[in-house]
Amino acid sequence: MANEEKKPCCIIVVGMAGSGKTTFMQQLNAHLHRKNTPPYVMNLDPAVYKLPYEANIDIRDTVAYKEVMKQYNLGPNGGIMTSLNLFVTKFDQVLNILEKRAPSVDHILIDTPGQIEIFQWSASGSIICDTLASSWPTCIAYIIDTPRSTSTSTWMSSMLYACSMLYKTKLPLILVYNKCDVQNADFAKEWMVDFEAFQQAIRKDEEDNADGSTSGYMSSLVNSMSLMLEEFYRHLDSVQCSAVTGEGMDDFLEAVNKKVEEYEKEYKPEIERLKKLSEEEKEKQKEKQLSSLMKDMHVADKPDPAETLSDIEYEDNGELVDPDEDEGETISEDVKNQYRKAFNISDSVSNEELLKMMQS
Ligand SMILES: Nc1nc2c(ncn2[C@@H]2O[C@H](COP(=O)(O)OP(=O)(O)OP(=O)(O)O)[C@@H](O)[C@H]2O)c(=O)[nH]1
Repeated sequence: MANEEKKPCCIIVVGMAGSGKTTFMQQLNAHLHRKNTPPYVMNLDPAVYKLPYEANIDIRDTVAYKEVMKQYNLGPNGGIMTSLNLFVTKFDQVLNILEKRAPSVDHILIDTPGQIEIFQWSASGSIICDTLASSWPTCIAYIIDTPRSTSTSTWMSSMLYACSMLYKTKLPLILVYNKCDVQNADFAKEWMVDFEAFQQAIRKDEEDNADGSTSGYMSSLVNSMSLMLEEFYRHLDSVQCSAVTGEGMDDFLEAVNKKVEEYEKEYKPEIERLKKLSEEEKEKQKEKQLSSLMKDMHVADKPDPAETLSDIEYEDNGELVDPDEDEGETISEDVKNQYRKAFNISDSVSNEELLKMMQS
């Protein structure tokens, strides 16, 4: 549709410490500037000392990480986690800013803390991912340090982490084999599609590590895990690039476009379904709470509490009138006389006492 508002894609950059996230952000930012499509950039790493790119939104402007460590008596990781949690309390303001800027950009880039598990396992990480994904197409760029992943066991650990990231965020994921200026990632791409090639690499690792660091048990475990991960690989896009030389940036952007389509086709309907479910759940919860409140007020069988309340009236002197008391007063003299006759009650019994007897 011609009038439809432009939707940028949010790219959340995650990866192990030192994998090259920040350098990748810098290179991607520069690459998009060169293409005259400058992105909107957000830094969520409170502990980074110096950023090699200019961030439009920087967590360090909102939270003083060292002060948080001091005041809450925390170590470095606890400090990062608490800083993120504090920042998330202001995320509605961030969202307001993003909403204003979104129509004028194609990409929103988000750099995350070096310690991947902090972002992955903290409540704030989930809130950030879910909030962004419910507003714009969002994908995860999982940065891999390729030269450090040439051994089968290190590579397998990295894949398991990527798989858990996909499982936790439920967002489209791109594997980015970084540092390919130092080490080409063809070996890893082959391992992902050719189980035989991977088994051969395991055997080679075993021979090379004759000191026992790759035991028979380990290789059989790695074998089984790789079978389990086959399904995971099938849904992934992987690219190789160098955050230093800029090689592979266009391939990455192509993979992002594919993920946007995937998001629209598969993830968005699921996100909307979950949203609807949670709204229905909230509505049910509300009704449940209201009905238990009504029960507490003993009005469970009177659906409209307003009717019950309107029964209460005030006399001219401002005193409350009990409707039940009123009912007693409506018994006619005729009925009272018949009752006296039927039960042989003398006239000396007052009307008040008679009423009590009738009610009992
Ligand atoms: N040769 C080469 N070096 C790279 C590449 N990308 C990053 N590096 C280097 O890897 C080191 C770590 O890079 P960073 O960008 O700081 O990595 P990071 O993942 O942001 O690090 P933390 O946030 O501290 O976890 C730096 O010395 C970079 O220069 C690359 O593509 N090629």
